Amino acid sequence: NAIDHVTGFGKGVFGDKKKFEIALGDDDQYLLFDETRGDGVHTFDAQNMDFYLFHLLSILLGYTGEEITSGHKYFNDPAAVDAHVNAGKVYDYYLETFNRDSFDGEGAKIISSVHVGEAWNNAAWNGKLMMYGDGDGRNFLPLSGGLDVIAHELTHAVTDRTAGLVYENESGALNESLSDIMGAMVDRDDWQIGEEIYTPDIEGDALRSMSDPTSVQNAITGPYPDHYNDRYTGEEDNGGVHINSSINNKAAYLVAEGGNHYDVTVEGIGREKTEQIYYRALTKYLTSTSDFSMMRQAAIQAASDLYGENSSAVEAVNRAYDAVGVE
Ligand SMILES: Cc1cccc(C(=O)O)c1OC(=O)C1CC1
Ligand SMILES: [Ca+2]
Ligand SMILES: [Zn+2]
Repeated sequence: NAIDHVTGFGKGVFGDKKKFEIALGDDDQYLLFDETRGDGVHTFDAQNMDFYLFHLLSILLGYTGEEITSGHKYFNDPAAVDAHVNAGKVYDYYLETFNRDSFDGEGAKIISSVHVGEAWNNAAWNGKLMMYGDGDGRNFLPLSGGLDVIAHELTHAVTDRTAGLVYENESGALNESLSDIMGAMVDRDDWQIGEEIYTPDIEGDALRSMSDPTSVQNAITGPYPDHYNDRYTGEEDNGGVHINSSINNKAAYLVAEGGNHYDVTVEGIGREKTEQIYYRALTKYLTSTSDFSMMRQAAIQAASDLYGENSSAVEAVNRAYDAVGVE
């Protein structure tokens, strides 16, 4: 029912003024529908419905939450404004960097639902749409305020449509790591994940760190590992998908930035080549049951395809996986 697109205005989670694409609905109300990207970037309000009920209604009935309308072009829902603007940025990143049109490569509509649950400290891609909690104000601010969070969630959708990495144990840790890698590539000025919306009262911390995983404590097992020998082998967190992801995150960081890690020196090749290597590995070589060793082979093959088998890129990939102890 969106018949045109116009420019909307609003403030994000951090009070920053933003302009974005909206559409005129059929009852002279404006909608948070961006009709300029693929088949649309549409943002809805779950109105604090219980997150599990919302998830079920979304999966079973295609429920998205309620349309967010405004009688004028100003929208005063910061979490919705950021979900909308950041989803557009991630759409643009995938199109401009990899020539991928939305998460399915064919312009699939990107649906975001904000205000899911009560003070829900989570964000998720549920197979159909992106769900964002408002956070409890202490552990998290509204999660759509983090650009790397949106890129992380939308990359879960890309992974589901490509490698399909099973969300447990090593394949699950790779699923998580690819989402963190693309999150850090879109939110390009740091190698931290979730830093903008995590623990507002604590400066400088993050949900996860790719540059130094051990600098952040995780709730389950303590420090995140930065070497394969320190991987988590328990049952929690689907076999540590948010824990062991840090091993591959460190490798990707070393490929891009270089460094010396456990006495292995890596010459970095920069973010531009690194994002191309991991995208190609994800979309051409990884499969649903790929493990860390197969991740190393996929990255070597991708780097070789793109930059030559004797390139500094292939050398950097080999050294980075040596450094984190992945054969
Ligand atoms: C906050 C949160 C909790 C549980 C799962 C995820 C998940 O999407 O895996 C999650 O979101 C993130 O990790 C994004 C990157 C900050
Ligand atoms: Ca970040
Ligand atoms: Zn994730």
